[in-house]
Amino acid sequence: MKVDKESALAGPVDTKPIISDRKGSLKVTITPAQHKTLTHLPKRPPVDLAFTDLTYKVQEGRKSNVKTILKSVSGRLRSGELTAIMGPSGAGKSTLLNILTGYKTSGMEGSITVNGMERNLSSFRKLSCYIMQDNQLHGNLTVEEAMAVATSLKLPSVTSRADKEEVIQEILETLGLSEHHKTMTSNLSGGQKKRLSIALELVNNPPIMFFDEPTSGLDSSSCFQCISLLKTLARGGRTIICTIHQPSARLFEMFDHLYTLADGQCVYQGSTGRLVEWLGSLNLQCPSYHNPASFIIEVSCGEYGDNTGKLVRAINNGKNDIRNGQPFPETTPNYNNKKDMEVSLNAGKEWDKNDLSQVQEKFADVVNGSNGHGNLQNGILQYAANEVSKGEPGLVLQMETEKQDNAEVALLGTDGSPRRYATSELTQFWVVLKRTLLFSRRDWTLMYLRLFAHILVGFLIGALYYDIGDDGSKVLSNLGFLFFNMLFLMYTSMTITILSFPLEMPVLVKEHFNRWYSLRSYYLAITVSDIPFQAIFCVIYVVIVYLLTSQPPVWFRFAMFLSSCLLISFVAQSVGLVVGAAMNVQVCIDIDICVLSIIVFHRLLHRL
Ligand SMILES: Nc1ncnc2c1ncn2[C@@H]1O[C@H](COP(=O)(O)OP(=O)(O)OP(=O)(O)O)[C@@H](O)[C@H]1O
Repeated sequence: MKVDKESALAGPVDTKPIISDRKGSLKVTITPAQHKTLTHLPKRPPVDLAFTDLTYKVQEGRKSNVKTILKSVSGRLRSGELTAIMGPSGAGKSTLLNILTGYKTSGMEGSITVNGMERNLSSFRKLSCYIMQDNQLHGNLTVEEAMAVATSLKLPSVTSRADKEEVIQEILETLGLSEHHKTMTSNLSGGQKKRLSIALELVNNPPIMFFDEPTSGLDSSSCFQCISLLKTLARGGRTIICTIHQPSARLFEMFDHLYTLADGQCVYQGSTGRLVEWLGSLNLQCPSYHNPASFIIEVSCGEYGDNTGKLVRAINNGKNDIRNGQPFPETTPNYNNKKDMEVSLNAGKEWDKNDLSQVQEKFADVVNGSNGHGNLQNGILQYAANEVSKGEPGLVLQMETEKQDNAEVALLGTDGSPRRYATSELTQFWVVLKRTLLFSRRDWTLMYLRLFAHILVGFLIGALYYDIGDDGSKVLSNLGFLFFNMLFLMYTSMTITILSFPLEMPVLVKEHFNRWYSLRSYYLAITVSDIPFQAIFCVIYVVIVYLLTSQPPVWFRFAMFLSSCLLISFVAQSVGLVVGAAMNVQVCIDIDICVLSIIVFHRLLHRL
């Protein structure tokens, strides 16, 4: 496995106060904790994500009724930074996150770039992970087992077992879960579940991680731990983006970058530390001892008057970025024409990686010298030409090359291969099959119920059509028996999948979206895993009804009857999956009741 010894994940620094003397002077010693490092993760490029003039529209009701949720917002999310997307409820935070992750694609206009190149969604999804609000975990696995599944699916098959185990151990230790490695995920606390969700996705070291409300449902201490962890991940060079409602002042300070939305527009983009100063410069004074996070939300909600327009203009709907150590941008940029503005923005994308201020200083002279009207494009070109003519690879070219490399890696995917998934479909099938069989082994309740239903209905139908098989005058009864038989087998097979699959869907969506496995592998695995059970239940049922209804004791006839019953139940199971995937549990239950009503109705008709 390709490992990056330098991709260190610096752990949070623990401070340990030691009180030496209760009566006399208090002596406090602060002992920094050992820095935790993740040394076994695959090497990944840093990823900067930028979006320009992003608009998202949805159609409501009639065709003409179009609602604009995001209104031409722009922004830039850098590697090595922890970014918070904030805003009042309904401002469009989740929508923006869903678009940036690639979870929503239709109805979107504008451009999204990865390291300066147009985003290739398929490759981007290999580079990123999306951790949704409700921890979508399988409750029937231990922490260790869940991690083993993740490593088997997310690391290339060539990775040795020992390497995988080291990755698991290292991540669990770093995330403080090693003590709980034998605990069932359903028994973990909310904070531990959140950490496990992160641990599962960290396995392939995605350089860009999205979190939807990572602190929801956590107490203040767990919130702090969670954000500390995200900050630590960001410090390791990753781009960490999360939506958050209203963090406490303590949590707010931990974010490097803030992107605030109000009514689908950007009202602030920049470092959290400069928010109050920036708002002050726009005559919006944050009261002393007031949480800046609450203040910007209150301002966005209109509690201090209608300032949204002013803020949006000042920040140029996300095109301006308030960076530490840099002067505030002009509130109304005065570009010569649209092209100049685009060049200026693109220049910002390329230049302000780490030390933009230095670079800006360097070429400011050239810009002014070459074109008194501030045409940045000429300035940049001239600066680059000067650097090249000096015989040195200039900073521009160096950075371009570095970006280019990253962009190439971004296009190829995580491990430099253009493949969609880290493992082959056969491996995916095998891992998901083993996991599904483990679930069945852990929870026999459903199996017992299915067995009981097949035996009970077998005896009921047997009693209803008792001894009809040999009687030539009861051909119609035989026909009824066959029809009822088919309905029952269809009903039981469909019901199981219709009712259980919607519960599984959120985990499937998360895992498939995060490129753990293909839908084909998943479908094959869960279908194959149920075949033996369905076959056994079907055989038991068929033996009961065949004997009770006195069908001809000929092996060939029995085999034909059994085969058709097996086929009916397998087909019904697939239909159940389709219905379960397409509809929610409520609709599924309604469909189930409809099928049951048809059976009862048929019986009544038959009796009449
Ligand atoms: N498919 C849709 N059809 C109609 N309106 C939608 C759709 N999706 C989102 N919206 C609307 O877009 C707005 C933004 O929704 P979004 O979920 O992004 O808000 P949010 O900022 O995440 O809110 P919250 O903090 O309450 O979760 C809301 O007014 C919502 O009703």
